[in-house]
Amino acid sequence: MGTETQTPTPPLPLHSLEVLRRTPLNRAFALVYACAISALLYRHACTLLSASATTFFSFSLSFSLLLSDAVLAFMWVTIQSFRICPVRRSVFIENLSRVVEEKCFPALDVFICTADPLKEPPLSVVNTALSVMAYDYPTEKVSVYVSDDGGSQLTLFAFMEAAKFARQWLPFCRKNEIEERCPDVYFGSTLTRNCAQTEKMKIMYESMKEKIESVMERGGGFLDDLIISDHERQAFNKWTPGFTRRDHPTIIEVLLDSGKDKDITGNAMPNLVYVSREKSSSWPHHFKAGALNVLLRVSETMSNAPVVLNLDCDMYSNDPRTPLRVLCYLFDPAAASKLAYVQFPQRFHGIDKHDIYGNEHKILYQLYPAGSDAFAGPNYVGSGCFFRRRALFGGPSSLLSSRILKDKPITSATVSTLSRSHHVASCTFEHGTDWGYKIGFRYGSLSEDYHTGYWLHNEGWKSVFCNPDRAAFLGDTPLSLNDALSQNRRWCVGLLQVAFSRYNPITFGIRSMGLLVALNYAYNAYWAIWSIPIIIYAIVPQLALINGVSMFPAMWDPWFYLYWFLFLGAYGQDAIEFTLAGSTIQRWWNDQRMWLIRGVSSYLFGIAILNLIAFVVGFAKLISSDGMLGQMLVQLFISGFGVVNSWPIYEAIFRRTDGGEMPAKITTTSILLVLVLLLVAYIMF
Ligand SMILES: O=c1ccn([C@@H]2O[C@H](COP(=O)(O)OP(=O)(O)O[C@H]3O[C@H](CO)[C@@H](O)[C@H](O)[C@H]3O)[C@@H](O)[C@H]2O)c(=O)[nH]1
Ligand SMILES: [Mn+2]
Repeated sequence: MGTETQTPTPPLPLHSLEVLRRTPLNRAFALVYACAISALLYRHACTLLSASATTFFSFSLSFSLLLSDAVLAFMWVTIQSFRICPVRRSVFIENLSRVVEEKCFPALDVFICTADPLKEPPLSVVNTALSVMAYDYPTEKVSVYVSDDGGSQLTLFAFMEAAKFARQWLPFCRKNEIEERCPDVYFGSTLTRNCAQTEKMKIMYESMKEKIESVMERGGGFLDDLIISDHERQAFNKWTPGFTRRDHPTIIEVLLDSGKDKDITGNAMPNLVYVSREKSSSWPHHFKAGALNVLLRVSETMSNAPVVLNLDCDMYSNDPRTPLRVLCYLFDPAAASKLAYVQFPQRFHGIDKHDIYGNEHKILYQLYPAGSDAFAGPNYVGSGCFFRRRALFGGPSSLLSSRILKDKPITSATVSTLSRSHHVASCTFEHGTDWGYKIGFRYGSLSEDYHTGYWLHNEGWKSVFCNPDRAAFLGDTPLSLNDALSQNRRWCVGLLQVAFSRYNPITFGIRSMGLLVALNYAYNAYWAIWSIPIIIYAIVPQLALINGVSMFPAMWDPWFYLYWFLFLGAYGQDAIEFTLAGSTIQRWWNDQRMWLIRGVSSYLFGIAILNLIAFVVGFAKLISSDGMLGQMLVQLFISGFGVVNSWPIYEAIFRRTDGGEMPAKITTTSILLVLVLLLVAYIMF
C-alpha cells in the first residue's frame, strides 16, 4: 500500500497479541501423551511380529489396529501444532484516528459470489451487499462487485432494486447509528425502534422484497411491467434466446457509480457493479476461484482498491466497524510488510441450541486458527477475508508491475473502461497466463480457499486471525444431515487433491514453510484419513465381539489402562478446549459425534446399524457367559460408544417423519450390506 511508507511509528498500539495461559500445560500434556502413543504403537508392532499373528486372519486383525492407531497418532501430531502456542489478539480501533486520517484510508473492493438464484435467493444476496455498502467507512472508497455465476436476470433485477433502496438505507443507518446493517435482520429483530421513520423504511424494504419475490415466482420471464427505464431494459436485452447459465456473453452493469450517484441526503454512494462473466461449455470456468479471478481483473479496470474483501453470498456483515479492525493491522508498519490477509472466522446464525449436526465447526473455524496465529497465521476459509490485492500477485519480495498499486476512482465507467472489463471477463482471457497457478485465487482443488491460503503461505506471506466477540459476519450453514455431509465430502475431495499433489504439506510444505506451519496445513489436508481408524474401529471390534474373539487387553492387564488414558486424555482435552472457547458440553458432544459420523458416512450409513447389532448380541453373550465381561470390556465399550453416537442416524431411520428422514433405499441397502459383512466375519472368525 502506498501509504505505508508515510505512516509514522504508532504512538499507541493498534493491536496486541497474548499467549494463552494454558500453553505450558498443553506442552507438558503433549509430552506425556506422546510417550503413551509410542508405547501403544510399540505394543502393536510386537503383537504383529509375535507368534500370535501367525495366521493371515490374526495378522490382518493386528495390522488393522496398528494402521488405525498410526493414523490417529499422525493426526494427533498435526493437532499439536495448534496447541503448542495458542494466542488471542485484540485491536484498538480507538487509537486508529491518532495514527491515520480518514482521508488516507485505503479503498476497499468487496467481492460477493453467487452461483444459483434458486439455491441462493437473490433477496439474501442483496442483503449481504447492503450490509457491506453500509459499512462505517468513507462511502466513496467502497466498491461492491457481485459475481453472478448463475447468469440470472433475477439476480440482476434484485440488484437494480437494491441500488435504489440503498440510497435510503445507507443514510438511515448512519443517522440512527444502527448496528444491524443487514436490512432483513434489522427489520426481523425485536429491537427495532418504533418510530415513523423506521416504519417508513420498513415499508420500503417490504416493497422491494415483494417485487423481488414476485419476479422469482414468475421465473424472471416477464419483467416488462416492472422495468421503468430504457437503460434497465437494455441490460435485460442481453438475455437472448440462446442464453444459458453455461453459455452466455459477459454482462457487466455499473448499478451505482460513486462519482455520480448520491443518496437522498446528497452524500456519495459506494460503487455497485454486477458482473456475470462469459461462460462457454468449451472452456473451464474453475468454479468460485475462476469467478473471483474475474472480479480481481474487472475491479482492477475500475476501482483497483488495494484491499479486497471476499464474501460468500450468504454471509452478511454483522458489524459496521469491521474494516477499521483490519486497518489496525494494515497501518502497523511492522506487521504489514508481509501481511497477505486478515481472516475473520465463519460464524453462523440459525444453528439450534445444541448444534446437533456440529455445523458450527468451532474447532475448524475458531479454535485451530487461533492456534496457528502465533506462526504464519490462519488458513483462508473462503469468506470473511480481507486481502491485500498485492498478495495475490506474487510473493512479498517479488517485483510487480506498477498497475497493481494504484487505486483510482471508478470515473463513470467510460466506454473504454467497460470494453476493457468485458475483455478481462471473457472465458478465453486466462488461456496461457499465470492466472490460477501463480497469481490470483488458485485452481486445481475443489477447496480453492484452502489451496490459495496454502500457496500464499508457501510464498512467504503471513496472515492474521481476527475473532471479535461480536461476530464480524454471520452466514448460513447446512441445516440437514444430508447437506452437512455432502458439504463435508466436497471439502474432503478438495483437500485430498492437495494432499496427494506434488506440493503436499509434508514433502513440500515442511521445506518451504517450516515444520509447524506445514503441520497446520497437514491437519486439514489429511482430514479424510480420519475415516480409516473410525471405520476400522467401527467394524472390526464389533464383528469380533459378535463372534466372541477378544482383541484388546483384558481388564486386569496393565495395557488396559493405557487404552483408557489415551481415550480419556484425547477426549478430555478436546472437551476442555471447546468449553473454554465459550461453548457448551452438549455442543462439544454433538461436534465429536459428527466427527465420527463424517468419518464413516462418506462410505456407508450401514455401519451405524452394525454397531447396534454388535452391542445387543455382544451384551447378551457376555451376560450369559461369566468371566468374559472383563476380557471384552474395551470392545463392548467401543460398540456401545458407537451406538450412542449413531443416535441421530437411528433417529433419521426410525423416528423422523418431518422430511429429514433417511431414504428407505439407503436403509435397505445398508442392512443388506451389514448382513453380508456379518456372514463374511462369521466364516472368518
Ligand atoms: O461455480 C461456483 C460455485 C460456487 N460459487 C460461490 O461460492 C460460494 C461458496 O460455495 P458453496 O456452495 O456455498 O460452498 P460451501 O461449502 O458452503 O462453502 C465453503 O467451502 C468453500 C470451498 O469448498 C469455500 O469457498 C466457502 O467460502 C466456504 O464457505 C457461494 O457464494 C457460491 O455462490 C461460485 O461463485 N461459483
Ligand atoms: Mn455456503
